[in-house]
Amino acid sequence: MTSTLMEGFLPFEHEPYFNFGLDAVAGRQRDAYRMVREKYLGRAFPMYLGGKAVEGTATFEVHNPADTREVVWRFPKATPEQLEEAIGGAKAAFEEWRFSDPMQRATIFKRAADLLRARRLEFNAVMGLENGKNWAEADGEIAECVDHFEVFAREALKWAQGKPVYPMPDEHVTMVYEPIGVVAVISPWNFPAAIPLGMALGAIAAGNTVVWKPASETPLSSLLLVELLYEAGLPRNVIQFVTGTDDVLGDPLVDHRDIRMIAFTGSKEIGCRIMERAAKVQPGQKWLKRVMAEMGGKDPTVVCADADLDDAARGIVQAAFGYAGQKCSACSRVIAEASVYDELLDRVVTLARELKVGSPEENAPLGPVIHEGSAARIMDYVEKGKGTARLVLGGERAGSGEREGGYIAPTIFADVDPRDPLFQEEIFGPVLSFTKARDWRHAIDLANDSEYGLTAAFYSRDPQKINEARRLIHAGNLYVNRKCTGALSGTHAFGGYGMSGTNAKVGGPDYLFWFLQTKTVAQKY
Ligand SMILES: NC(=O)c1ccc[n+]([C@@H]2O[C@H](COP(=O)([O-])OP(=O)(O)OC[C@H]3O[C@@H](n4cnc5c(N)ncnc54)[C@H](O)[C@@H]3O)[C@@H](O)[C@H]2O)c1
Ligand SMILES: N[C@@H](CCC=O)C(=O)O
Repeated sequence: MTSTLMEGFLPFEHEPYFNFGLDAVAGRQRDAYRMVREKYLGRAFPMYLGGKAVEGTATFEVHNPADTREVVWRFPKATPEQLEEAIGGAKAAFEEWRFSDPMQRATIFKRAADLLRARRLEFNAVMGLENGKNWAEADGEIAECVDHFEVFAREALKWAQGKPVYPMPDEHVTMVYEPIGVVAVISPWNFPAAIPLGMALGAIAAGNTVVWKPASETPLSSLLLVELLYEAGLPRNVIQFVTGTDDVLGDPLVDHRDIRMIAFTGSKEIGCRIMERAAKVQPGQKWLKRVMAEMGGKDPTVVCADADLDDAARGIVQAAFGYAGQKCSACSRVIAEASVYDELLDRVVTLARELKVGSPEENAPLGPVIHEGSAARIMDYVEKGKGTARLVLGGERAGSGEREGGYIAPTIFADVDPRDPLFQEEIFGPVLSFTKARDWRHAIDLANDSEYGLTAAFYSRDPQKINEARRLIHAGNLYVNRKCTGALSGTHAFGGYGMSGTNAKVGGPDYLFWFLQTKTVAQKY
């Protein structure tokens, strides 16, 4: 039955991006910004508890990174009692949702995909105003959300079929997958739509319920998706949406005995903390908590002497400076063979120098980092780097007219020692390091000289070298002759090795297994 229904879907196709090079499309994006400013600016938004919109007595402000003096909207600060209500609501809703028809789940996701298609430019503008993505970066993420809806619709049906086992002559044996309970979804600000959506859809597609806690820098990108799911027919209790401060929604949410699983994406520091705290069995807790923790990266691009250097330079610049380097997948280390090192460095510097710094709302190629705290942390790396490596570009704050924001010039250091923090630590900003390798094998060793293992790119035309790279590079996502950012849901299952996390592989064919438990039923004939 289910497989027939699945066959009823049209073949999956990735959502195409908007072409903002066309005046008409660019005009529509500008209109969407105007509309979002008129419709949302200055508003106080609610949380959703027990299916009801709840205003907070205390609220916090969300600032526009392009000019941090501008408060774009406000959200409630949940109280401990409201967190309790959210978890209780999700627990109660699980008793019904766990038995919901997978086809119902798939249908809701398909409807949500259509609703989102019609509002993509609006969602792009909301994201631009709260996390500083330019048009193309925001569009890439919202298109990924449409893909997630389509992919998870299919995954819900696929996993509902169970799996065949080897038969017995005198028993009927089945193996089926069942949901596990209440999943806490905790997400970062840099992908405020696609990342929490991926985790939440994984949970819901499997029949679980969700307490969704967005990053406080970017709650509206998340809230609009929750409301879209409600509009598509999701019973409102299935997602509880809570906003507020980490003292109320961090440890207390993770520690709560009624939470069955924590699906987290964010920093290594918080991911490790969650892993440790979730290991403790709380009084009255009847399971071992499951933790998905997808964390940071220090992603290398290896360039061999035989590579197409123009192609490599373009890929490096896009992956290092797209969204000001604030992606877990961003290229932050280039490791090039000595014979092409200087030439590649020249080409990368030339391209990076052309990047105009400015406002994401006006679609500048290089926007601000998320806030002043982040800018100060990044500049600390840069100042220290000036004493340990050769600065070849940038190395300073950049102006953007009258605006006040975390604008930083694209920065490149050459001759970075592998023991340098520039080479080892996640900086999460527009800062790129170049390191020279003796030969391509040495370059692979250097690429692997990291506690992280999220993405990597490898440029060569030689099939033997490519083969070795495929075998040896320690990364969850290895890209050959292309940039190391831009995984597509359904195709590039995403998640890293080592301290990049639990390798959950969102958007991949095994992802739903994270949210399920397996039941074998053997019935004697
Ligand atoms: N591997 C991936 O797929 C991936 C994707 C995007 C971002 N990231 C990583 O995320 C980081 C940037 O995001 P960030 O600054 O928002 O990360 P962060 O770890 O500071 O925060 C992430 C989330 O955790 C919450 N949080 C804070 N303290 C908590 C606690 N004690 N318990 C539970 N939750 C708590 C925050 O409020 C936020 O919602 C980078 O390291 C980046 O590499 C990883
Ligand atoms: N999935 C995104 C990265 C998300 C992390 O920040 C990419 O593939 O570039």
